Amino acid sequence: MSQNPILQLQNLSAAYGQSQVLWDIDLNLLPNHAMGLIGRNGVGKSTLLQTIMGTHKVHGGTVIFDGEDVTSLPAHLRARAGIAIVPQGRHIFPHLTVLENLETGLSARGDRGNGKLPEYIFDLFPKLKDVRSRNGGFLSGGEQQQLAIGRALAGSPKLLLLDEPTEGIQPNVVQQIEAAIHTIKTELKVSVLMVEQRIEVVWNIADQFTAMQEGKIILQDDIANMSAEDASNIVRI
Ligand SMILES: Nc1ncnc2c1ncn2[C@@H]1O[C@H](COP(=O)(O)OP(=O)(O)OP(=O)(O)O)[C@@H](O)[C@H]1O
Repeated sequence: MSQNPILQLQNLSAAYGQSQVLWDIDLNLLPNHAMGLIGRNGVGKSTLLQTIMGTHKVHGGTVIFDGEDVTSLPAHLRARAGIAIVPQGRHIFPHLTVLENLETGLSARGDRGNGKLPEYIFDLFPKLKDVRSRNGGFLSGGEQQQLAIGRALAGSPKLLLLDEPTEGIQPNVVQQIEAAIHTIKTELKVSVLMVEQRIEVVWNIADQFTAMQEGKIILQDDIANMSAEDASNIVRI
């Protein structure tokens, strides 16, 4: 029996003022799947994630999450429904401790949380437990990324939107982030839609990819159907 998508985008468009940047976006993401969003700088990948989260206004079309039309819901109600985002650049709070940063994520699901951080955050990122009393600003780039992902997971989302999770991260730490995203999908059963410039990362952990060019989708397929090299050549045309 086929599964219902956790996320369905239908004919979605977005604009900055008079300038339209997304056109006719159709996308289906299945539960417990990971999809990589690839394309050159400026093609609209971040805008697409923000439009799904509700932090950027939908210009036209529909966002259906977990069977509900959330197109007109503000971001905090989409968060309550179970969408979480880790923004590009991480945006952790440098003057709050690691624990305080994580606790800011608890409010996302409203009264569904019991005020306690889920233990799986520290199972996933044991280092965060070691540095829990340190200010976020003192962490390395990789640790800050773990913190940003952990904060998003604090609200027990069903869908995690990741905007360039390996950007600015040392190559040896990229593998740890990859492993964490794999665990988030397979063990925590959270669906993942990730923008990622390192195409090999997408090929290591995603099930599908969506390639964008100039605000439109030009190709969507299972990872298994195409090599990373071929996909890379297509999006760089
Ligand atoms: N706040 C803004 N105001 C006006 N235009 C914007 C704004 N943010 C982005 N844009 C424009 O919208 C288009 C899509 O940008 P977006 O950041 O979504 O692309 P991207 O694929 O995520 O690129 P990158 O990989 O560089 O983040 C670009 O032309 C960009 O210049």
